[in-house]
Amino acid sequence: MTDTAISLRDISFSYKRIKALDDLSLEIPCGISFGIMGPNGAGKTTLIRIMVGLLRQKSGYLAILGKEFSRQLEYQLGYMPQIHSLYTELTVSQNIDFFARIYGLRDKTLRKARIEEVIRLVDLWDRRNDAVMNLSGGMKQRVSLACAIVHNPPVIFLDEPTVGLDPELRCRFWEYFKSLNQKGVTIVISSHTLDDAAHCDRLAFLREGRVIAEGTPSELKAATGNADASLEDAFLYSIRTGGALSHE
Ligand SMILES: Nc1ncnc2c1ncn2[C@@H]1O[C@H](COP(=O)(O)OP(=O)(O)OP(=O)(O)O)[C@@H](O)[C@H]1O
Repeated sequence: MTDTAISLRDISFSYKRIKALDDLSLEIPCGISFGIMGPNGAGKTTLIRIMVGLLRQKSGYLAILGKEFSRQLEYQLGYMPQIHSLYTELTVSQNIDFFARIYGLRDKTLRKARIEEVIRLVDLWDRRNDAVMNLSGGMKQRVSLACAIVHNPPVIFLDEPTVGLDPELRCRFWEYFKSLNQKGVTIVISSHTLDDAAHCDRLAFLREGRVIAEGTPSELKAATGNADASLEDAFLYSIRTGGALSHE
């Protein structure tokens, strides 16, 4: 058993001439919410797609739960992409059932019970038989989350999961993420909202494919030397100083 959920060492990735990740290294401990923060184009989605095995790094080393990437490992990962990958003509239940089968929940009774559980969790029980195309944007986000967690994965990747959610729903998502952390589940979340950052146990600030600072929200704020600093100040400070806190 390892205390490190994810190790990334010197990861680089380019899309033809665009260098999206540049010798990026990170250690993500188990059982926490880890935020990957950064402006548009910083490399957040690329990094998540590498961690879930959808892209292969050009160089560097990646291990999840102490193992290098394999098909077997995929069943232990949950992934909520930035752009929904739902079948809009299928119902809420049918979509979640589809993902449950892909993730290997073969026992029909157990699968049915788990699908019911996650539908209730995302508060869509009354809409379970509606086609996804007839749901609001926030409801689709909730279905997408349910699909990512239906197989009870120990590591979950969420790419901008709170975009477009109203404040109450955003709060509910975070309550749920925290309850998963308490059960030992590791959550890696990408975002550019500082509201999400404040909920994370640790953060990495990314810029131009590099980690420019990494630490707890308090450490990152304290690094500015200003007792009243916000996370926004901390991010701007790390940009100016080139990331004094990263890999200390
Ligand atoms: N399929 C692609 N083909 C070519 N370039 C790409 C592709 N996907 C991303 N990029 C480029 O790679 C860089 C990193 O993009 P990425 O989507 O990882 O950033 P991001 O931090 O997730 O951005 P955002 O916050 O806007 O979602 C950007 O310069 C982007 O234009």
